[in-house]
Amino acid sequence: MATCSVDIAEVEEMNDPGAAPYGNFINYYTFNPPENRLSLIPATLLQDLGLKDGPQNTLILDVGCNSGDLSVAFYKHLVPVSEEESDRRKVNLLGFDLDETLIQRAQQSNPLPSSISFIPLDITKDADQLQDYLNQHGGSHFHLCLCLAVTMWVHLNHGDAGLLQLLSHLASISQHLLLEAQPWKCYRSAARRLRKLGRSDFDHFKSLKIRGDVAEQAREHLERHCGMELIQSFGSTTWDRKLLLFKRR
Ligand SMILES: C[S@@+](CC[C@H](N)C(=O)[O-])C[C@H]1O[C@@H](n2cnc3c(N)ncnc32)[C@H](O)[C@@H]1O
Repeated sequence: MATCSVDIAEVEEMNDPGAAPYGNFINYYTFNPPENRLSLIPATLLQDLGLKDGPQNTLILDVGCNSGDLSVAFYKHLVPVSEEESDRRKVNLLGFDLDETLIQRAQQSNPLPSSISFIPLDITKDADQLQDYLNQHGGSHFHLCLCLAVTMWVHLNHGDAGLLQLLSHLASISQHLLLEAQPWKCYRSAARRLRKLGRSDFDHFKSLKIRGDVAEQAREHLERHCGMELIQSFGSTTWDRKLLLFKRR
C-alpha cells in the first residue's frame, strides 16, 4: 500500500516541494489521481443524502481544490453528463484555493462553467466570497462541503487554533462535510522534507498539541463543539486516509 513517504518521494521527483508549503503542488493529480478517492464515494451520494430532488439548487463547496481536477471529476461522478442540462444546472460547485496560478488553471480547463466555478481564496483569511456565493445562489449554507487533504497544511501553517477554526468555520457553513484529514505520519514527512532542503521548519510543527490520531481529534471537535455528527466512513484511500462524512445535527 502506498503511504505518505511514497507520495512525498514522488513529489520530490516532480517539483521542488519546498515551493509548495501549503500543499499547493503543481502536479498533484499526476501522483494522486481523483479516482483514488472517487472509487470510495458512491455515485448516488446526493440522492442518499436527500439532496437532489428538493426545490433548491444543491450547493457544493470544495476547499483547497488545487487545479480543480478532483472538483470536476467529483461533480461528474455525482451528476452524470447524461443528465439533462437543467438537472446539472441545479447542482452548483464552488472550488477555491489560495494558489492563484492553480485556480487560473482550474478556470481555464473548466468543462462545465455554468455549474462549476473556481475562485482564489485563503480560508484562513477573509471568507466573505463564500457568503457572496451563497447569496447569489439563494442558499444559506452549502449542502455538501469537501475538505480533502487540506487540514494538515492549515494545521502546520496556522497551528492547533488554525485547524480548529477551519473545522468550526466549515461546520458553520455546511450541512454535510466530507473530511479527509492527513494522518500524523504525513506531518512528519512534510517537516522532514523541509529540513532536508535546509529550510526552516513549519512555524507550528513542534508546538502542535493535536497530534497522533488527527482524524479522531477532528471528529471530536466537530461533534462536541460544532453540532455535527459522523454519519459514515467511506473507508481508507490507497494513501491510508479515512474519508469521513459528517452531518449537521
Ligand atoms: C494536497 S492539495 C489537495 C487538493 C484537493 N483538495 C484534493 O484533495 O485533491 C492541498 C491544497 O490545499 C490548498 N490550501 C492549503 N491551505 C489553504 C488555505 N488556507 N486556503 C485555501 N486553500 C488552501 C493548497 O494550495 C493545495 O492546493
